[in-house]
Amino acid sequence: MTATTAQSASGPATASGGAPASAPVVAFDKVNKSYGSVRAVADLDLTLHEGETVALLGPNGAGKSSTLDLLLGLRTPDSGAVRLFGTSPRQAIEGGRVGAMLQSGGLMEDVTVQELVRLACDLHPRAHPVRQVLEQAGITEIADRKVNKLSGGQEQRVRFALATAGASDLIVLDEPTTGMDVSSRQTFWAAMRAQARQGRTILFATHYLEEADTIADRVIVLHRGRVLADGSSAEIKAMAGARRIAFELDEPADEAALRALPCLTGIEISGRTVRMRSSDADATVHALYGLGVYPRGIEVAGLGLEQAFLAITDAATAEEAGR
Ligand SMILES: Nc1ncnc2c1ncn2[C@@H]1O[C@H](COP(=O)(O)OP(=O)(O)OP(=O)(O)O)[C@@H](O)[C@H]1O
Repeated sequence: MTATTAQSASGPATASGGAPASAPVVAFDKVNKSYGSVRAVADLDLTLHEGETVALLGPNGAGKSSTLDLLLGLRTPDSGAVRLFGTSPRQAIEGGRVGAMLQSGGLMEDVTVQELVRLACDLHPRAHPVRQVLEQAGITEIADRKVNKLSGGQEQRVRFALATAGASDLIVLDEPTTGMDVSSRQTFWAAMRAQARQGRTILFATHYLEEADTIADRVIVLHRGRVLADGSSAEIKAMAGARRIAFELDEPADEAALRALPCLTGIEISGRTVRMRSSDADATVHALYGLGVYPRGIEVAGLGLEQAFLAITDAATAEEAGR
């Protein structure tokens, strides 16, 4: 990464504003961004490679949108450098290498869907035919409708069409499925998968953890502008280093004894039903039997991505509070 960053600092290496083929798709090098006293992005290092589908997760205010804005050159870092394909975000965008779908960003209102998509195609150096863009985004049927008459979910599809108007190498999506119903979401992700199969790099911020789990081959968890975890969904679950234990007791639980079990990182007792989170399920279950109780239907399982996400971000919050 250091080599390509140094190389690209001297400017575009090809006529199209490109850079050496070896440059990472995205490279954040110690990037900082604050708004007044709020540090939105803190010493962020991030490298994305060609063909990856990456989910950006994080609680509200973690810095996801700020990171995407910096990536797209919509905001300037206070310090550090952002490079796309070894060039500046602006060069990459002007070269048609990036398609983006942002959270808000008003759409032109007094035009039809088709007119708006045609405009995006006209502006893209490597545009697809308008009909194909409409079709891929599932908006052929509403092509003649005025943009200001669309529902929230339809607007999102139009934004998706604008992001995929041409053969961009990187597609950036900020919470793309917000406002979409279940079937629109499925259609949307099917279209996104088709883009990924064509070798495009996809980066999307989301609050829907099941989307990250099923769509992304890499998950990055942000917290207070820093990367807390970075790996495959399975690796993130393992990183949380915890297992779920659930069982029923014959008699109402002795809460104090259960809460004192070793390696517990969380416990929920509801009558005779007990659910726990443990950093060492073997040790916890062994000690549980030592209490002389008879747990029925005992289940030990790994955490889902959502629970792993909560475990990781809760632990970071607790650590910060304890400092
Ligand atoms: N224009 C701004 N002015 C002041 N503070 C801002 C601005 N934009 C973002 N922030 C603050 O920066 C931090 C990061 O915000 P950001 O929108 O990047 O987070 P996010 O992870 O996208 O959040 P969400 O999931 O809620 O969309 C938050 O504390 C937010 O309040």
